Amino acid sequence: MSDPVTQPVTLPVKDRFHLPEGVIYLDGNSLGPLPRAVVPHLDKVVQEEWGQHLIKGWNVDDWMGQPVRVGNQVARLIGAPEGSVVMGDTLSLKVYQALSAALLMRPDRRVVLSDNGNFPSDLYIAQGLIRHLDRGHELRVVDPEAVLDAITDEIAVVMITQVDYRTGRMHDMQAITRKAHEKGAVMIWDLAHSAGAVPVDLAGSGCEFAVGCTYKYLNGGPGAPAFIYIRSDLVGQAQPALSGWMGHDAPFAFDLDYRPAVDIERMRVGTPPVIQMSALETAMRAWDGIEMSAVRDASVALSETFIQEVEARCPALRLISPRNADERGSQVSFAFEQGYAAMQALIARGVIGDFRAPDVMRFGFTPLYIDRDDVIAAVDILADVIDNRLWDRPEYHAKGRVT
Ligand SMILES: Cc1ncc(COP(=O)(O)O)c(C=O)c1O
Ligand SMILES: Nc1c(O)cccc1C(=O)C[C@H](N)C(=O)O
Repeated sequence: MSDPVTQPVTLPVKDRFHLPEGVIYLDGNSLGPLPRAVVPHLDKVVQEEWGQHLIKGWNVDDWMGQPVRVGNQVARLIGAPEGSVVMGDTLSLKVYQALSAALLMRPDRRVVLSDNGNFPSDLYIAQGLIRHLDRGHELRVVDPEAVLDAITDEIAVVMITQVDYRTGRMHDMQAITRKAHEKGAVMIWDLAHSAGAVPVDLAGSGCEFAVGCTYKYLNGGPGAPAFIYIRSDLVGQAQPALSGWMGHDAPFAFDLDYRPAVDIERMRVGTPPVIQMSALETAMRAWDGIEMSAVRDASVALSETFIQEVEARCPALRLISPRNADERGSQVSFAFEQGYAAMQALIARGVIGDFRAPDVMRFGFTPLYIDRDDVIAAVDILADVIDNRLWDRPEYHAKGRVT
């Protein structure tokens, strides 16, 4: 485990982000802040590319190449080779694509294995797909700690989100993938809470598929497109269930029959969201010169400092994230009975984290724009909220926020 005192806790890129005055933003694990360069770039995209170039933009501005081009930017941060990642759609759709293709690769097996720390949308997608297939598949959901033992030779697909959205608990990607392969299952990783948060070695893990979103740690903005990865040697075997024209081998041949692209572009579906994708493409420049190992060191140092300070100063809060940093992603969660109201009181004082039912206060540590001073200042405010029961005001108890 890293020593929080000696590790570097600041990366020299905070200036690349716009953060509102007076805000300490500890919610980049849900929605990343605005990278400054996005504003002038979107202005150019709208005024010049759309406004002046009109439909020529597909060629002169290479809007058509964006899903693969941006996929390559993401690939660098998740240990994936060039050409193995493509962008588009929402993460829920990417889960559908990966799971449907994976099930076709194991036609004789009927069980999809996941865990109850997974984000519900992934489980809902699996339930919907299984119902739709109507071929007797079962979604088996176990405790996160039980996943390894639950991988048996009945399992067709193991589908796991690496970092638990509530607790920050992180699965061992290498060990689970190895076991899945020993038992003949296909492995899908959801990297929603990993990409840009922790070093990921997709190619080294050997997993068949991975998916993830880009509005959290990759700062692509609300509704930013998701990504899907396919192991390079398997691209030709992955049959797209969402066989839209942009995934066709020759979209502009307008054939009446679908023929998937020979490469990762077969996981494209329809017209890409150019403006949102342009925001993401520019947001990814905030990673220029940054290595994930440095991000991880800083994230661990910040998280450890936060845990030490909160435990020393707010004993009413109970750590529910793993204490061992090696088993955590880049967020820290504490349980507190009045967590909802306490989070509202914190937000009112400029410290933005979030809350997950029934009592979880979540704090994300994103060292591209959060430093040690922010962490200490956030704990000062948190201690004030708890010590002085600042949460005990009717307006902080009124439920209504969706996030
Ligand atoms: C692990 C995971 N899967 C799926 C989703 C849903 O993603 P989307 O709303 O982009 O489909 C999220 C976040 O919202 C998530 O964290
Ligand atoms: N994607 C979100 C949205 O569209 C609205 C509100 C929140 C989100 C989230 O990303 C939630 C997030 N996956 C979580 O970890 O809880």
